[in-house]
Amino acid sequence: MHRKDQICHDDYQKTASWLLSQTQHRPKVAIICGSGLGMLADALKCQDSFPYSDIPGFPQSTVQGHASRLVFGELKGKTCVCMQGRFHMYEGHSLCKTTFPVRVFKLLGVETLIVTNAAGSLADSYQVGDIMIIKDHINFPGLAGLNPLNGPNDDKFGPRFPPMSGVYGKDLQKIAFDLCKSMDVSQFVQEGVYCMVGGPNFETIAEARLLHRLGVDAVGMSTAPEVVVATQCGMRVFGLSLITNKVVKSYDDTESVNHEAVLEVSKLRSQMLQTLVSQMDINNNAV
Ligand SMILES: O=P(O)(O)O[C@H]1O[C@H](CO)[C@@H](O)[C@H]1O
Ligand SMILES: Nc1nc2[nH]cnc2c(=O)[nH]1
Repeated sequence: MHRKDQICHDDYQKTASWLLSQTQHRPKVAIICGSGLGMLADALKCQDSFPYSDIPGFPQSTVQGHASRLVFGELKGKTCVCMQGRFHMYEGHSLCKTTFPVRVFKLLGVETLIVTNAAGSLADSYQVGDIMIIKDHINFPGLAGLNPLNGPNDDKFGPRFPPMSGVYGKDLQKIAFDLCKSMDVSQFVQEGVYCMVGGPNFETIAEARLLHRLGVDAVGMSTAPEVVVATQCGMRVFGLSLITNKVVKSYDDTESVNHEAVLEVSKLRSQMLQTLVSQMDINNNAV
């Protein structure tokens, strides 16, 4: 029996079949664009694009900086599908809804998921504008029982108890590092742990200090549920956080963050992120 907000295999399949009937593209790579990072999709050649409102079963994005379009196209010889706009738990979507596209991508034949996000830094050495290659995540809502895999398990998508160690593929991280070196941008590139919190408010100073002590390098309000669902169904995952602000950790600090500032930094750095993602040789399996 399914709960009201449960989504069954047929629902994912209906959306996937509709998309396959509308485009000739057969993507192997999916890219999820974070806040203000939608221009990553602009690099795709031979585009077919669909507003989320036209796609049967697709949720709608309600956040400024998320355009609500699914774009198919070619990137460096790879067929990709790119979400210009993701869904967040704080928008009121169930976690099954926020991650709905990931399972649809699986049914389209996608093997690799690239997630991007805007995030605040806790690590003292990070600067605004840095790019963090995600080496692991802490899924706070997940640890508290808010997990997209809750409910009856659909074995067609993967096991009931999927392991989450080694989620972010080392091979893809190495490819990204090497590419950053060759692009001469290594000085802006970090490697660290992303933490998802529920939001939508930004952190209090006490919360920021807690996250810092826990070893979190960057914090945001997305990504982990998408990565959990992708990992369960066997996709390779690569993640990038754009550091849009430093999280305030001192009571003496008078600065405070806002979404407009996050979007402003995303705009400034999205070109570098686009070059990085579009040049990545996903098919290169060298570790
Ligand atoms: O994670 P993405 O979608 O990049 O967005 C980040 O930016 C927004 C806050 O400015 C939050 O939604 C946070 O999660
Ligand atoms: N939670 C959280 N999400 C963000 N997204 C962008 N910056 C931040 C931040 O400082 N905190």
